[in-house]
Amino acid sequence: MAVLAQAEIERYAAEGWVKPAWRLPPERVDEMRDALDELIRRNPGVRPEKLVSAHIEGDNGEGVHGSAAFLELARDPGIVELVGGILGPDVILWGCHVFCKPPLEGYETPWHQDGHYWPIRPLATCTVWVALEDSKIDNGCLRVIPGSHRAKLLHEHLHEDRADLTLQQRLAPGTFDEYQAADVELEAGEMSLHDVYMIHGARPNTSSRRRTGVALRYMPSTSLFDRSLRPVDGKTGVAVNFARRPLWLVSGVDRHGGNDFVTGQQPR
Ligand SMILES: O=C(O)CCC(=O)C(=O)O
Ligand SMILES: [Fe+2]
Repeated sequence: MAVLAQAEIERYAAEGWVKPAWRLPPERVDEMRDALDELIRRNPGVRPEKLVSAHIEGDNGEGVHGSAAFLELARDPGIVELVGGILGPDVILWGCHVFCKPPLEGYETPWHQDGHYWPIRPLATCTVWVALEDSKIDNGCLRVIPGSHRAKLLHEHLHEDRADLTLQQRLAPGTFDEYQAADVELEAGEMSLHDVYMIHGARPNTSSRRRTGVALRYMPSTSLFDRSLRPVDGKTGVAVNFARRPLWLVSGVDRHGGNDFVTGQQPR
């Protein structure tokens, strides 16, 4: 069973992240790694750290040719069950970003808070970061500042005009203490969950091993995905189109009532 233990739920509440005991079976990891290789083949012009909306099959309108295999992963009953432990029964899948860092030259992810980028009000999201390969200190695993979500405040981010970053916004100096950072080391198939306000980043991958995480983004359906908002439009270094982004209700009902599940969906 994938249900989060009470201690895992409490850890997430206290620290803003948790690594659940549950993990993907090895055969699912193999399938997803094949899907990743195919995704990279489909997108020769896109940096593999910037495979945004990889779950939308075909030309996704955000510069990437995605694959339904990632949508299937996002709807995996085990993963949805884990998320339910954090968000409750009513859950909307609204995003998926593949952060694949090639060996030797994988981009750094600057320290940031996700909420800075997203048109969700009230702002809420639980990200499930699924490791498709071992993600360790040497190949640039995710790093987190435990407890940094608690104040529910977004700090100032500064734009950085550098090509070798996964995102071009970095938390302003002095907004947190990097010495507090914890390394989220994962084996292939393991995952971590993190809160929308929690400060995190990752070092460049200078190792000889690739490092890939699939970030699946879920919000409670009590919030609205507001297509009219454009936070940090055009300045992140990743092309996004929130106005056309499809939403999927993966569990329960739309409690807000105003979420639009039609826009962006492909005809069936
Ligand atoms: O994998 C990374 O380097 C960054 C991931 C991240 O920022 C996220 O999942 O929100
Ligand atoms: Fe992030």
